[in-house]
Amino acid sequence: MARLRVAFLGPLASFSHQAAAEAFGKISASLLPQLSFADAFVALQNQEVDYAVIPCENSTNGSVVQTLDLLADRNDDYKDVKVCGEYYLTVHHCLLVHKGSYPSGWSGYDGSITKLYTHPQAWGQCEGVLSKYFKGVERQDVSSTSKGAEIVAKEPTEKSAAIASRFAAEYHGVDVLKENIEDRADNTTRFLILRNVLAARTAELDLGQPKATASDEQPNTHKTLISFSIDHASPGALASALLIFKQHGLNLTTINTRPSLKRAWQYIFFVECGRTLSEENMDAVVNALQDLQNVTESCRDLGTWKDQLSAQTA
Ligand SMILES: O=C(O)C(=O)C[C@]1(C(=O)O)C=C[C@@H](O)C=C1
Repeated sequence: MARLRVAFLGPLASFSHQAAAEAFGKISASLLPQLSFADAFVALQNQEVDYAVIPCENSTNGSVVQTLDLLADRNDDYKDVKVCGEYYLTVHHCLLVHKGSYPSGWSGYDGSITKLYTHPQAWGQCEGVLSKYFKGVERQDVSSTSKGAEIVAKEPTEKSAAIASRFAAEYHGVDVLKENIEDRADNTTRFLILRNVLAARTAELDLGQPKATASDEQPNTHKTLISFSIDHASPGALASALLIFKQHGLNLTTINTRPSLKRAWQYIFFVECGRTLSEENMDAVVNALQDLQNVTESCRDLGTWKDQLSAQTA
């Protein structure tokens, strides 16, 4: 079989690269950097890649709304893309500066940095250091943390810094001025592993797809992501939709919303639910979706995959 192709947000040395390398570490896969999350979705829908590894949530800063907007798929651009796995990456951020620009390091730092670069998700993970030492300093969003490090590497005269990983510092040849600048030591980003459901070869790889466990095996906990929209004018429409999850033994774990972009103040709901797989509940998701069709305007199964947190504690 030809090598599997895995898309991630580039350039090389982004956190997404790290997550893709670790998640597919045991498999011989080609890791392919993309300019944006949208480019990764397009490549996956067009079957130019087999998988995409995309951040969806951070333990400090919450949901990655760009990813939710792509999963919302308002124009049916990514109708064959589904979640088939997840990967948790501990994220340690560093403050990176042009090589040699601060020879005495953080202890001799004189407050002269005038511009900071990073991915929008990273600001909210480092607010403590930013508000203490970089109050009023211009912040520029860039396409990834690694892109920020690349810019700083190319700007010899600017007093700029990037927030990115140590791995990015080594890759782009910049200095680490201060490390572990994240607010919480347990700062973790959850990545979704996406596949194109029409690509037969991705169905063969076991990333934790649902199957009944033999009686001597540890029971598997699986997560499912479902999106739906409702008639907001109908009292109880949301309550009726959520009740269906309970009726099918699907334990709600998170609910996210994004604007429907059809009418103001109307939403697409993303519900994640879990179940411990058994022969009896193998069809729970199919049945729940059937019932959801009666109480929602639209609903979509965005995939089922093995819960990696419960797999660690089992
Ligand atoms: O910018 C990167 O390096 C990414 O891979 C993106 C991303 C994200 O969007 O959450 C990944 C992990 C960190 O939370 C910060 C940024």
